[in-house]
Amino acid sequence: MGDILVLNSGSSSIKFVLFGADFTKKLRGSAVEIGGASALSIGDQQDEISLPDHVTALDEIFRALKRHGIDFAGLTAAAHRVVHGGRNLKESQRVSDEVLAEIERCIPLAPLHNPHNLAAIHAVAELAPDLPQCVSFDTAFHATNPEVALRYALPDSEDEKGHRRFGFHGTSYESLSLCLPEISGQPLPKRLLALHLGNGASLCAIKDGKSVATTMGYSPLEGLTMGTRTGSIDANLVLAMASDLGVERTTQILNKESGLLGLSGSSDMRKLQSLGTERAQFAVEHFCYWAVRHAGSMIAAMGGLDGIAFTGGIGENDAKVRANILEKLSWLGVQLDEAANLQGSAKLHRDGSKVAAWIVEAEEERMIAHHAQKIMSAT
Ligand SMILES: Nc1ncnc2c1ncn2[C@@H]1O[C@H](COP(=O)(O)OP(=O)(O)O)[C@@H](O)[C@H]1O
Ligand SMILES: CC(=O)OP(=O)(O)O
Ligand SMILES: [Mg+2]
Repeated sequence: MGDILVLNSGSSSIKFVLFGADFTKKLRGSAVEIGGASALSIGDQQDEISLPDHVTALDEIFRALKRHGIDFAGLTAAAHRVVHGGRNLKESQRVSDEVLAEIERCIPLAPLHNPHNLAAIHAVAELAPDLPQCVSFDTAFHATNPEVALRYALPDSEDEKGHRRFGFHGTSYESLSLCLPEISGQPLPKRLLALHLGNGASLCAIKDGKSVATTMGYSPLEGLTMGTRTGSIDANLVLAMASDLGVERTTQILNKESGLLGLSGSSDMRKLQSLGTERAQFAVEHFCYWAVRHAGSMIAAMGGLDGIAFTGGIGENDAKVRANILEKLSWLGVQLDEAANLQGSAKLHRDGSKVAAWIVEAEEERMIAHHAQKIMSAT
């Protein structure tokens, strides 16, 4: 088994890692804050560079990969994160024409992700047409949710069309469940609230290592206030907006112009924290308040709480957001170690805290590489 190149296109970033056969990271890089204060990093080198959109970012990443002499034809596989595969695609698998067609069909369900996931697959195919490519879906980890959690209270005829809840960030949650025991030196907490807080943000109730509930639903729009997405919103209001503005404009507003951006003028949490204006503070408070409101729902679905884990760009790096959320959850028995939080230590709770709290780095790329290696060794 040789090297595997993993590409992870998120809504504001594209991350890549070249893994050796033993999962050592041979080269890693990312394009972050695409469309904003963007930067490109490859290995140790980081440059502020204008990346107005994902197309430009992907182009820059491929140019950098070529500069680093990556021989695409010599890889074992390229593996990609795909956010939405709908009802038919859940398991990690090899890319085929049918798989590509299905991912394309799901673009309206994940307009901020699937087009970029597809673009990465096509870009690799152009460089190395014979290279096997694999895909891992964000939805897979949530297949263990009970039917009562996956079903909207819609008639059967709608449910049968796939108008149901799927959940996302599954690769991140799967990786978090495997990594947390290594970090803590303890078994995974029985009832774990996982918070993936990035440009897209969601929560997952993980009970006995399995997802039993999550805040995102049919698409990555539902749930928390996000960088540019509203989060949960009354469907009748969506209908009112669609009849007023049309479906296309409403889709644009709900997915790309709302959330932190709509509330404050910026989708970038780091920027909002440094601005500190009243509007910026309100947007941050909205983000934390709704994360906590939804956390209540996740905790109820698990019948209690033993541990909390933060991941994603905000979850891993923003001490103020973590402190705000944990303060609002302190009634559940979590005691924050303020100094550890400010330092960004993995262990965030004080000794004796009834509920443990941790930071876990989102390792979606490593998880996707594991999936790809499994697929390739079975073929
Ligand atoms: N040091 C930091 N402090 C606060 N927020 C940060 C920091 N670093 C990154 N972020 C925020 O993380 C978010 C991006 O998260 P990320 O998980 O990389 O995004 P994506 O959802 O595109 O994968 C942005 O809002 C960014 O401002
Ligand atoms: C599903 C999703 O929202 O992904 P991301 O956070 O990478 O945008
Ligand atoms: Mg992401």
